Amino acid sequence: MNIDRKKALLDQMRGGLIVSCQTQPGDVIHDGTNTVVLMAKAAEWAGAVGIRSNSPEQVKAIHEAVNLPIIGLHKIKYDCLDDVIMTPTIEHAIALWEAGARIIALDSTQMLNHIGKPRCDLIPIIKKELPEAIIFADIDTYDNALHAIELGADIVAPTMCGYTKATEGIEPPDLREFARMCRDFKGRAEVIMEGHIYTPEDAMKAIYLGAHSVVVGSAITRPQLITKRFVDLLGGLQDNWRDAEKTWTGITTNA
Ligand SMILES: CC(=O)N[C@H](C=O)[C@@H](O)[C@H](O)[C@H](O)COP(=O)(O)O
Repeated sequence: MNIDRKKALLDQMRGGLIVSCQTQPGDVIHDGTNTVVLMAKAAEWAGAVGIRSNSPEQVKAIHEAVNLPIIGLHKIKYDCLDDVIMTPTIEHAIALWEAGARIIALDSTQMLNHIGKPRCDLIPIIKKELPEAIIFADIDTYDNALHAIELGADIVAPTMCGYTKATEGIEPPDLREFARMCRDFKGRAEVIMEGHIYTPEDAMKAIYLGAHSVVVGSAITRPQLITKRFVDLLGGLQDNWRDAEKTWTGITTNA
């Protein structure tokens, strides 16, 4: 992809919804690639402009089934680290590209990787080894977004906000910081909203603030979490109801 083709692909997705279709071993709905392919087909049917997908296996299956650009990442857990790294090495990036992802997403924070180097250091390596790929930097803070752009990222998104030490205690989405990124990075990189978007109205707010597009995952493709949100809320009400009932019937602990 030359620069014009990259720009055309990004323009084609502008203003739209990207659906993250991911399942991992251990998820109640994980079954290899069948579920994610069905979710991606549903997203395409509904008018999404792109898919975000984890692992070359799921990227390849989705690429064969739907006609939408794919943002590929590969979550890897190393024994020496507590957390999972999204696309830690150039080999992972190449495998995603070969599976059909034209946009490669990676952890672009300054946290250290499995060999003790800042994770964002992979950006220039991808740029050199996969010059055709569009680089999607998953960042946590404004400063790390800026750093990722300086290293050559085409896209930045606050995917990691709330998941790193630097953003501990922040309740994402941090729309104020997001607006600052959209304003300051205009013309240098695309800014995509990703992480903790639960309603169409929140997605719309991000677009009004200047987002190129919006990635939504859990609110669409994790039925177990959607269900849990209902159950937890009703569970709280059930407790209140039981307490109230005890008071009405006089069966309180003090009665
Ligand atoms: C932090 C991390 O590992 N994020 C992952 C990135 O691919 C996914 O698990 C998220 O679902 C995705 O970012 C979309 O976010 P949300 O599910 O909040 O809409």
